[in-house]
Amino acid sequence: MRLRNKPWAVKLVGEHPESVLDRPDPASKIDWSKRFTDISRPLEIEVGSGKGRFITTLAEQHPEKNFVAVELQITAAGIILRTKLEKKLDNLQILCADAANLDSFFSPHSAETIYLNFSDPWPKSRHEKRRLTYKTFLAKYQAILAPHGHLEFKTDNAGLYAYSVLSMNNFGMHFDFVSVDLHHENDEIVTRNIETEYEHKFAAKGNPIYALHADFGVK
Ligand SMILES: C[S@@+](CC[C@H](N)C(=O)[O-])C[C@H]1O[C@@H](n2cnc3c(N)ncnc32)[C@H](O)[C@@H]1O
Repeated sequence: MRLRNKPWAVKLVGEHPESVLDRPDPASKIDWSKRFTDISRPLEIEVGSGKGRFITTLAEQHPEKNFVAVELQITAAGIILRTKLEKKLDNLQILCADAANLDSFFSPHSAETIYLNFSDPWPKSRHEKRRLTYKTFLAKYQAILAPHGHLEFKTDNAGLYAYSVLSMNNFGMHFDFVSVDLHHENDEIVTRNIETEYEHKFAAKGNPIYALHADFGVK
């Protein structure tokens, strides 16, 4: 998804360096303790947040945790920032950067959960390396997740789902939840689910939503 450039969003990002890290140099470490009021809280990361409906809702529901939205596009980062400021979400930081450098931005084993929601499918095989569930990305998630941490993935794209299950399995990951129709699971699962922008759009068209939770096993 490529968002049309919104000058207000770029301006807003520039005015709030305390909330958004705008394309930081991967060679310089980020001191997250200076960006969160309480660094001892569990850290959760969403990779490819888009306009941020999921991560801002989660941050609002869980003031006892810290959250980072990782998003490549500055316009999307500005839209997330606008919601963060409106809802006064002190526990949410925005990292405008390529997830390919994730292991430079976070300390080893510092995160509890990583969320991948409706990641770009990159259906052509020559673009496989760009998929956020390609093995090089999985290695980065493994490096920054705590030993008991896990990955949560949702998509409406059957091809990306099948690819991701295989890629994670080949990487030695373990699955503790899989669904090929998340919106028709039991009430507890459906009620707990937080819809993303894409999920809302595709579910409204009647598309099934695929989901999984996986971890890297005991390290
Ligand atoms: C299809 S959109 C989904 C947005 C949102 N998660 C949702 O479900 O509504 C994918 C998002 O991932 C972002 N993205 C893609 N590759 C990325 C990468 N390597 N690093 C960070 N963000 C990325 C895109 O800019 C886009 O906003």
